[in-house]
Amino acid sequence: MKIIIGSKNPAKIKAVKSGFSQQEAEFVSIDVPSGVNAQPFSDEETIQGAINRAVGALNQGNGDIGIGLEGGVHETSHGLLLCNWGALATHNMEPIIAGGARFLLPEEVAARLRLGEELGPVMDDYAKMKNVRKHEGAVGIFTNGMINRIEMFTHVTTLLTGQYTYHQKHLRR
Ligand SMILES: O=P(O)(O)OP(=O)(O)OP(=O)(O)OC[C@H]1O[C@@H](n2cnc3c(O)ncnc32)[C@H](O)[C@@H]1O
Ligand SMILES: [Mg+2]
Repeated sequence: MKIIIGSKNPAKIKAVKSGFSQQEAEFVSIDVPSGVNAQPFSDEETIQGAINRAVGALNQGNGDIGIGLEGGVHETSHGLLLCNWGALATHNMEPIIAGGARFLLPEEVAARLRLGEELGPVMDDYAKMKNVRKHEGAVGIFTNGMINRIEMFTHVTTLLTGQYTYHQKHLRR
């Protein structure tokens, strides 16, 4: 089985590899466009980014499964939520989607995103670190290291592979 990951971000690549650790698989990672804003601003847009990456990866990488993982934010009456979505695409079914961690961003960070900045550089600035998005992620910073971006996206990938195997067993037509 050849699995194409639609990103070169090492946190996402590690997450997909550990999410598929039960299967015998070959992994290829390619940078595919998300087709949405660099900073998606709703669940809907973040989901669409994940799907576009999964389908793009599957087609460009000539594989059996394409995986897209996308980080975004979602405005609520409580404040700005960080949201995370994943999609799994194959050649013979509609993409499967699954969501990951959601939590409120501090107002100081949220305000900068509303003014048009991207979370990646804002997090580096806020945490006084480099490449937060490739390592612990915002989730790692704001959970005091209890859950990092790799673990969070591993959970999303496992939700995808679990639904995929269920689909293969019960829903395949
Ligand atoms: O190379 P790609 O795959 O694009 O990886 P990315 O880190 O840019 O991740 P996304 O495009 O999925 O995320 C959209 C934006 O939100 C940022 N972002 C999302 N989740 C984050 C996190 O947990 N920590 C830091 N930045 C995050 C990210 O850097 C982008 O600016
Ligand atoms: Mg990005």
